Amino acid sequence: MQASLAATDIACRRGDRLLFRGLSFALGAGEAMQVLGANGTGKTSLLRILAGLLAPYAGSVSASGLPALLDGRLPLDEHLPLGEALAFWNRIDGGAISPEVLAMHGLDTLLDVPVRYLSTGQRKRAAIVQSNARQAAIWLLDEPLNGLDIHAGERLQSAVAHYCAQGGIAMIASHQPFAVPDLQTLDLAEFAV
Ligand SMILES: Nc1ncnc2c1ncn2[C@@H]1O[C@H](COP(=O)(O)OP(=O)(O)OP(=O)(O)O)[C@@H](O)[C@H]1O
Repeated sequence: MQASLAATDIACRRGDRLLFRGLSFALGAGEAMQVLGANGTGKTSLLRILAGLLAPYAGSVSASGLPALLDGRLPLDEHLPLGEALAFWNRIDGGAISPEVLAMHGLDTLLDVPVRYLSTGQRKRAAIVQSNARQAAIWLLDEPLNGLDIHAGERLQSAVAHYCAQGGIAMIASHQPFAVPDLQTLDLAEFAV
């Protein structure tokens, strides 16, 4: 089945505030979109709605393919060495992470380090590698460049471009420019209430 992700006329309410409404888009396999908007306009909330973690106040979301949300939280056991923490999920998901991928993201030398000792950028890179291994069809990336150095940021942008070239869908909430071919944009200011 080909991946797809669409939102139809969705509205988002947090607390007693309506953040945006009337938001629609449709992405097919291989497409990438950057979500723009000032602090507090609802970028994170939109990604959580698309991930199925938050119900839209109005409208609907339809997706085919497994979504993976990458935000500041790392879905790995803090007490395990990185290699074992990744292996735990690989056993559950039936995924695998090649030595080449670990080396590409600079994680090959950190496999013995407990997850809780990893730096911000190392944690983010581990989350990216783990999402990749899950073979999720839709990547929802919340400020993915935060905490990454220039080289890690470039590697991430290449990884997203590669992922889309293979048919994946990427939705990127970021204040920073993100270099992916044919990147579409969605400006939340246009849907603000
Ligand atoms: N659980 C909640 N209850 C009430 N209000 C919330 C809740 N979570 C977030 N908000 C509010 O919703 C608004 C949008 O938050 P959100 O994190 O989606 O914005 P954002 O565009 O991602 O912001 P930033 O650019 O700062 O990351 C903010 O005003 C925030 O305070």
